[in-house]
Amino acid sequence: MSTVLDEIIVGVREDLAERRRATSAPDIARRAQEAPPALDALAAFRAVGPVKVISEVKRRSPSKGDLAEIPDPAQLASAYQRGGATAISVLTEPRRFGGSLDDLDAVRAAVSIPVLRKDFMVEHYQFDEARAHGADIILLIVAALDDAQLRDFYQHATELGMTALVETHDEAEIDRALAIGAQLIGVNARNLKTLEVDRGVFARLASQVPEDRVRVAESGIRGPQDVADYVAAGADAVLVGEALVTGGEPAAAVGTLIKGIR
Ligand SMILES: O=C(O)c1ccccc1NCC(=O)[C@H](O)[C@H](O)COP(=O)(O)O
Repeated sequence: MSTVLDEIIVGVREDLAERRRATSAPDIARRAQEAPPALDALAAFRAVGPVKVISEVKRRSPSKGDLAEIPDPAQLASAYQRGGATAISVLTEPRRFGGSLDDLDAVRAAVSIPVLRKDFMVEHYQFDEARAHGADIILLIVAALDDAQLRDFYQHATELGMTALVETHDEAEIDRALAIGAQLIGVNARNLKTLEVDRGVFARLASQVPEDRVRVAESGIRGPQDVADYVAAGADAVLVGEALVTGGEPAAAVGTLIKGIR
């Protein structure tokens, strides 16, 4: 039986085939090489200081439907940066999340901090595309990739100068992330096959990730108490979407998560 993740990837592949007809693979690879160098995201996450927040530009989702209109993603991302975000996550998948590469361009132009292209990466083309559009970080979802793809994509992202956020959801996926040498490891509270959210997953898995890696707790964060709980369980960074796009003034919302004001 196909899962939510499988269904998303069917659409991702269809859209990708269309973009490839408009811009050839050699062309996008050339544009990736010509782009200004990627920012050092790992250095940003490893800097001394409070918990790092990756703030997401998220219009809608398979689990929650419409979340926010976001007519001006550049303005939202600038506010996130003002509020103290360490990086901006831009969902570029159009069908289920209402995102686009135009959003990535707009955010890249608006902020000076690392930008994550958050999408479902299944072909080299998307990595070149991410770099060509200014991404510094890309997402590798372990559940969506076999070991050969994981290793190959990790290497390709690294060769392009980008940092891979390697996303896991269980013990076996952490082992697979560690086997490719992942430095930035996400633990998603959301099971992408069923959409169930279990904030306890991070606390269960965190000790399996060596302390020299950057541990990112992803999804389901409702406010400062959840961030504090994740930090207590070993998180260096959190990735937050819904709570920020629905939480009122975005700069203040990010600041509240970092400072723990209730
Ligand atoms: O958000 C979803 O419903 C979703 C469903 C299937 C695949 C991915 C999905 N979300 C992508 C994300 O990783 C989240 O947007 C991100 O972690 C932030 O989550 P949240 O703070 O819960 O909005």
